[in-house]
Amino acid sequence: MRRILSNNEKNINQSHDQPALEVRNVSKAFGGVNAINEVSLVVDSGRSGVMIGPNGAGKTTLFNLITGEALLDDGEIYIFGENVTKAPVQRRSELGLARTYQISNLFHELTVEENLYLGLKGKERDTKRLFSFVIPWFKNQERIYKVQDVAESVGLEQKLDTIVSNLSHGEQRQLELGMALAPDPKIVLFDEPMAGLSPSERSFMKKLIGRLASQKIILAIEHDMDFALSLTNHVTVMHQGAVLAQGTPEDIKQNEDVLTIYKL
Ligand SMILES: Nc1ncnc2c1ncn2[C@@H]1O[C@H](COP(=O)(O)OP(=O)(O)OP(=O)(O)O)[C@@H](O)[C@H]1O
Repeated sequence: MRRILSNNEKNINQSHDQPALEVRNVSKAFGGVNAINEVSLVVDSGRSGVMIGPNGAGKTTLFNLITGEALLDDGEIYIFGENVTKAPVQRRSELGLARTYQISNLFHELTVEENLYLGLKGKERDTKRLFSFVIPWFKNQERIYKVQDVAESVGLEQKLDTIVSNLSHGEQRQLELGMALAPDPKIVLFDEPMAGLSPSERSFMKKLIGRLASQKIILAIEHDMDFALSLTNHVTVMHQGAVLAQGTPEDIKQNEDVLTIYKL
């Protein structure tokens, strides 16, 4: 396999002095609901984190604020030291941020290969749809290799010509991962990557994400507690829009507040 991740590994090492991601006292309300209330979070360069918490804790909203898909009411967000609080989605992805979604973000009528070209382009969804018409002109040898590498890295190298709607649910989730990885991001936010997968698909996805965690800076929202706590040493627990606890998996397993909300 060609080494698509080498630039990224280099970048991670180069940026050790700055946190990869910093969320400072961020708040966001929807009408009367305080979805996020003065949340602070640091993801250092060269390491990954995982975020757990019950339904409605504010995890996806926090992801939307980090990517710029939703605007915060208060606080600041930094990516590799750059203040991106008011920056558009595109600037944040130029700095190396990518994400996956709970709800499928794929183009179901296009092939795996075409979707990956759109991922490579790294634009917002509406722009991508327009861009799909010019894929034949966008292709060059370097991009063809790149798409093949990404497909291989998510286990879809045999499915490049398959129309997405003919993929299994697990393969679609793998492709979503590939879409996020295509622009060679430095930080990847995973929103419940295991949701809806069968046991065998889960085990494949766990291996994929486990491998990625050693190559990229990952922040994952995950409900599978065992997997979440095995992924990284840095765990954040959210509850009712706030950070309830932060620490190692051992700290979290023994934290009384966490045990209470999970009724363990
Ligand atoms: N666009 C929106 N409009 C109104 N309320 C919203 C919106 N998005 C989120 N909320 C509310 O904000 C709170 C946090 O929701 P969020 O989806 O971020 O939680 P979550 O921790 O990701 O939950 P889950 O694990 O179920 O995905 C919830 O009370 C939710 O109803």
